[in-house]
Amino acid sequence: MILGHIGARKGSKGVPGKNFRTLCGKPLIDWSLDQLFANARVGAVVVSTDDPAIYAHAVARGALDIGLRPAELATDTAPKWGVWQHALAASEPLYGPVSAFLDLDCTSPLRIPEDIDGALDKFEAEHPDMVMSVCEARKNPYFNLVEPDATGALQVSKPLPGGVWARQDAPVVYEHVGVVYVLAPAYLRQARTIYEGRVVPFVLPSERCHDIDTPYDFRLVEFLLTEQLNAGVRKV
Ligand SMILES: CC(=O)N[C@H]1[C@H]([C@H](O)[C@H](O)CO)O[C@](O)(C(=O)O)C[C@@H]1O
Repeated sequence: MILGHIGARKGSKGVPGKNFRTLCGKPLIDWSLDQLFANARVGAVVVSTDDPAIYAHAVARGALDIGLRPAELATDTAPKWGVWQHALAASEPLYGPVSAFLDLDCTSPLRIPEDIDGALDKFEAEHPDMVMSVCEARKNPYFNLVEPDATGALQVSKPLPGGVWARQDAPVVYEHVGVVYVLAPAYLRQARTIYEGRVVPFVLPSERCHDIDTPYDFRLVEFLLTEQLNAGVRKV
């Protein structure tokens, strides 16, 4: 059984009330929740939250009743790994053994259903420990990401011998994006951090890879989502 998971913390410093804020006519979380409920491969859905309103909303829609997220996992600095581990451990007694743990980040509402199926297909075909959505990085640390050295002078972040003088010559670097993750339950139970095992990239077009972390991101995603809806790329 594939368990679909969404993590939705109450407090967001960047965009207050973010996960429940209306985006193009429905709460941000519903863009992801609707995709989990609409996917026939997903056997059960669970929402991990410390927000009673989000929790009541999710359970009323059919999400598993695992209780509110423990306070120690609801801080600004709690890694997502522990949240995922808790959600898996709390769900299995209610629903039975899980064959894949599918996470959608509600801050990435530009994903389309094909992105979820593509990540699941890759997981089922290659049996990695984890599939992680990425897009080609918009800036590259071998070429046009720079940082100040001890004297305050700018240097390329990851210099190569001889330098890299054209974007096309720089090694490929990806951005980690929260569009979709698929994890092997055994790996999630036993590892302590994300990258201990074999984590493989699922490469998506950057136009669907914008996480909402700031009010500016919210406006940008609203614009891009409206474009998707108008172009018929998605129905809901
Ligand atoms: C699996 C994981 O590590 N998720 C982390 C994500 C991703 O790094 C980001 O969405 C990728 O773009 O970032 C946060 O939401 C953040 O911005 O504070 C914290 C969260 O724990």
